[in-house]
Amino acid sequence: MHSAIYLASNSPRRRELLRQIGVNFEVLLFRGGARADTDVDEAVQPGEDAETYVCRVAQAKAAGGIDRVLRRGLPHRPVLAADTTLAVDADIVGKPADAEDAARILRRLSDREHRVLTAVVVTDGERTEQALNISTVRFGPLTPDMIRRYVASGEPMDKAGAYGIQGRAGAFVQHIEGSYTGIMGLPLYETARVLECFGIVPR
Ligand SMILES: Cc1cn([C@H]2C[C@H](O)[C@@H](COP(=O)(O)OP(=O)(O)OP(=O)(O)O)O2)c(=O)[nH]c1=O
Repeated sequence: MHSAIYLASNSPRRRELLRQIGVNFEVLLFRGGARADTDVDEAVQPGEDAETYVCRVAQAKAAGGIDRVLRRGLPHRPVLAADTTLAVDADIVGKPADAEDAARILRRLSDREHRVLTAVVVTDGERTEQALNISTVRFGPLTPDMIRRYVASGEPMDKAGAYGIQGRAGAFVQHIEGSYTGIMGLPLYETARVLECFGIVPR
């Protein structure tokens, strides 16, 4: 059974989520990872808002992926990529740089709402389709001790906003409005709709 698409992502969560809806995929591997991070400028541009930013980065990941498929003469299939970021007030919050940064981000998320944005993009090189999921998450109050223990667990380090709702930080989340899978990094409703545009229906 051949794969329906390539998944241009290093994220184990995205693989798990895509598997959950029965889409047959192959991870696009190169240079030891699924994507060369140098391909995509993940720096926020001056004046760029969170919506524009997350869509631009997801589009660049997908474009880098299809480019590789074409240049390497791999079997031609659509490429799916995604990007997740947080919006806190007017600020865009990505992955923490280090443990101290993770603690600072978590202090900022304590006892309030923030938005989690995930853009999903599918391209076959000629046609590109995308969807954007925006969810609102409310954290309860986080004590310094809770933050210290969570940072020490190592969980925040590779995650936008320094937390994973699917892990220990599930205990911080008082309320969500939107998509749980979107907050985890791949909104499955939107993903299925975008894939349908390419005639890809989960089995
Ligand atoms: C908010 C949140 C983020 N995350 C993760 C999802 C993403 O993997 C990560 C955001 O980083 P991204 O830059 O979106 O993705 P990535 O670098 O991990 O993977 P890719 O190769 O596809 O670019 O944060 C969670 O797992 N749970 C959460 O609750």
